[in-house]
Amino acid sequence: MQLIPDIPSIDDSALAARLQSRIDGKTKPLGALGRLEALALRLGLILGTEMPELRAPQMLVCAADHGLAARGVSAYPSDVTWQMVENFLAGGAAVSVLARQHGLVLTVADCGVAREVPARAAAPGAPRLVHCRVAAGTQDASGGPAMSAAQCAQALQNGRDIVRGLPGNVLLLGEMGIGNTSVASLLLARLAGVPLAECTGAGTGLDAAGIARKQAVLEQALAANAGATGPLDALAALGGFEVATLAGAVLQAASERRVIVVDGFITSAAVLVAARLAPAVLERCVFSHRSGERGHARMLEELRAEPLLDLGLRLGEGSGAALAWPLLESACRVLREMASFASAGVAGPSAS
Ligand SMILES: O=C(O)c1ccc[n+]([C@@H]2O[C@H](COP(=O)([O-])O)[C@@H](O)[C@H]2O)c1
Ligand SMILES: Cc1cc2nc[nH]c2cc1C
Repeated sequence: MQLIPDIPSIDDSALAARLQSRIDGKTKPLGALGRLEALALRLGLILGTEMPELRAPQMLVCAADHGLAARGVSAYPSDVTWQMVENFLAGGAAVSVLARQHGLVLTVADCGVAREVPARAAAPGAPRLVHCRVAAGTQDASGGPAMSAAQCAQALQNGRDIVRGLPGNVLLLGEMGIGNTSVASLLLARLAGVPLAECTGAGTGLDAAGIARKQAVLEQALAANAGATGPLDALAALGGFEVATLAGAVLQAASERRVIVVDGFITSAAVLVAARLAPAVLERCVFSHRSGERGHARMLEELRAEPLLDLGLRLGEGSGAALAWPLLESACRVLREMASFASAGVAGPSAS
């Protein structure tokens, strides 16, 4: 099977016109549901129907460790990655709570956590652990490629395989990996040509001096991988196993015409890579929020994305995607269940 699936454009102007007229015919002043209307249109286009219904939403949280973390680019030690994976599975993390609240089925993937997360049987309805470890963390990208081309291809394929086995028609993206804001910054800098100073932020909480040190390390990583300019080369040289697995998951979900709900800075970086490989993936994406992390606003511009929420979140894990989820459900319900002026016998606008 080819590593990158063919992803055709789904922009269908006839269906878009039918959806718009259905939205305009609902019992409300024209445009009065604001951006929920554009969301409803997008969901109808992705699912290819005037009556979109979201089924069995799946939250996929990909976790891995990063050689770069040894260079002091994060406010927390790498051990927090496996500790948080355990917390996701035990039900105590933010994403665990929000997934439970909203009925999102949580799958946690160990894509290459330094300390292997032991396999276990999940109770029915409890979060599931998937082992798709490429290695125990990447190499330090400030000294050369973070992963080999073969490892990168393996992680992409793992993401595709995970999504292929999931039910439903919606994929929500989350991640965990100490050091992975550095990966996202590097991919934005390399793939979009944005100066590192505009891509580098506090992550888990560095102060100004810490951010300056982080930026210097990231400059070294770009220099050490100067030849890695294409999306796959850049992903292998600068990326993390969780980001590559997520990029594969995005490609597979798009090829199956699932709705993809993007979280913060790191999952957006995975989407950036996927979009460079197959631009039509963006037609299937809903961007849940604008993260407080420096670089995310610029990343969203690059992706021509207008996120739903702006709550100053900078957690990752899929927390923003889970918080935005009810808006997607509401947008579909409005399309399916709201009366039209004709069906409810409500008068339309007065002639002016
Ligand atoms: O999603 C975001 O926008 C986001 C912004 C800042 C930090 N994070 C989370 O924090 C971790 C990465 O931060 P750092 O400082 O270790 O690079 C990783 O586990 C992410 O889930 C996530
Ligand atoms: C505690 C903690 C929780 C997280 N969740 C996602 N990234 C994280 C980083 C830290 C440090």
